Amino acid sequence: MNLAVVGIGLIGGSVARALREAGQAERISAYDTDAQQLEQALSLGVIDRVGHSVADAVSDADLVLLAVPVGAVGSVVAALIPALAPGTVVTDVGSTKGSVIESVIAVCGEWPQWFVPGHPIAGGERFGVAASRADLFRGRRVILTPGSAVEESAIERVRSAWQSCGATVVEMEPQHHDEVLAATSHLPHVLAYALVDCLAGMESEREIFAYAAGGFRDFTRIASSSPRMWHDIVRANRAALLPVIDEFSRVLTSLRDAIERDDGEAVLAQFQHARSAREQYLETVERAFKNQ
Ligand SMILES: NC(=O)C1=CN([C@@H]2O[C@H](COP(=O)(O)OP(=O)(O)OC[C@H]3O[C@@H](n4cnc5c(N)ncnc54)[C@H](O)[C@@H]3O)[C@@H](O)[C@H]2O)C=CC1
Ligand SMILES: O=C(O)C(=O)Cc1ccc(O)cc1
Repeated sequence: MNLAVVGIGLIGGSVARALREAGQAERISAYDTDAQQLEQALSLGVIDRVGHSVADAVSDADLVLLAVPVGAVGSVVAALIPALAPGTVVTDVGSTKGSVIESVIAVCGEWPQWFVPGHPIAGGERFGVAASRADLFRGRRVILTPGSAVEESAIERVRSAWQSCGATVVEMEPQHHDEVLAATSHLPHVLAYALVDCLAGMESEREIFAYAAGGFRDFTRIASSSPRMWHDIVRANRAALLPVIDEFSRVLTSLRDAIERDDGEAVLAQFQHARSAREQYLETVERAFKNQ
C-alpha cells in the first residue's frame, strides 16, 4: 500500500512508523507546512518522500492520513481533491469529529464516499515527529465515525490499517463521539491548562512551583500539550464542551461551599464517590487490556 500523510507530527509520524513496522506501507509520502518536520521525518526514515504540496504528496496514495490540527482539515481537503486518484481512501485522526465532517462537507458539498473520519484514543503531551513511536496505538482504541454514504470497502481499508497498528476499532455516531470526548479528554485538558495558568499568575509572589509534589506533576502533565492543537479542539467542540465545563463548575462550587461550611461529611462523601468511580475505571481499563 502507498501511504500519504499530511501533517507528519506525533500522530502522523506514529501511524507511518507503525504501518511500516507491520509491513503494510511500501512507500510513504508526506506533506507538512513545517519543512523542518518533513526533513526530520525523512532523516529518521519515517517517510520515503517529501511532497512539494498536499496534491503532490497524495497523488499516488491508496490511503491518505490527515494528521493536522482539526482547524486545518478543510483547507487540506480542498487542496487534495484535484489530485485524488479514483479508489484512494482518505481518513483523519482529529480529536473532534462533528467539526471535521462539517468542514469536509463544506468543501465537497456532500459527504464524499472516500472519506472515513477517525480518531485514535492515544497520544501524549509531546508533539512533532521526533516524539512519534511505532507502538503508540498498540492496545488502544480507535473510533471511526463513517456516515452511511461511505462504502464498506473504504471503511475496511481504514479499519485494517488501524488493526495493523495494534489498535481495536469501534464505530460511533459523530455527535456521541464529541460528547464523550468533551467529558473525558477536552475538559481535563482545559482544567490542566487553567490550573497551571492560574498558579503561574501567583508564582512570582510565592515561588509555589518550587514546592510542587508528584500530584501536581501528574495532574498537569497534559498542560504541556500543543497549545495550537488544543486551541483548535476546544473551539471546534465548544457545543459539547460548554455544558461539561458548566457541570464541572457546579460540582466544584458545591465542593467549595461544603469546605466553606466546614461540612466534613459532604466533602468526604464527594471524595469517596470520586475515588470509587476512579477505582472502577481502572479495573475496567485493566480488564480491557487483559482481554486483548
Ligand atoms: N496529540 C495527541 O495526543 C493526539 C492528537 N490527535 C489529533 O491528531 C492531529 C495531529 O496532532 P499531533 O500529531 O499531536 O500534532 P503535531 O503538532 O505533532 O503534528 C501536527 C502537524 O501538522 C502540521 N500542520 C499544521 N497545519 C498544517 C497544514 N495546513 N498542512 C499541512 N501540515 C500542517 C504541523 O506542522 C505539524 O507537523 C490533531 O488533529 C489532533 O487533534 C488525535 C489523538 C491524539
Ligand atoms: O496526553 C494524553 O494523555 C492524552 O490525552 C492524549 C490525547 C490527546 C488528544 C486526543 O484526542 C486523544 C488523546
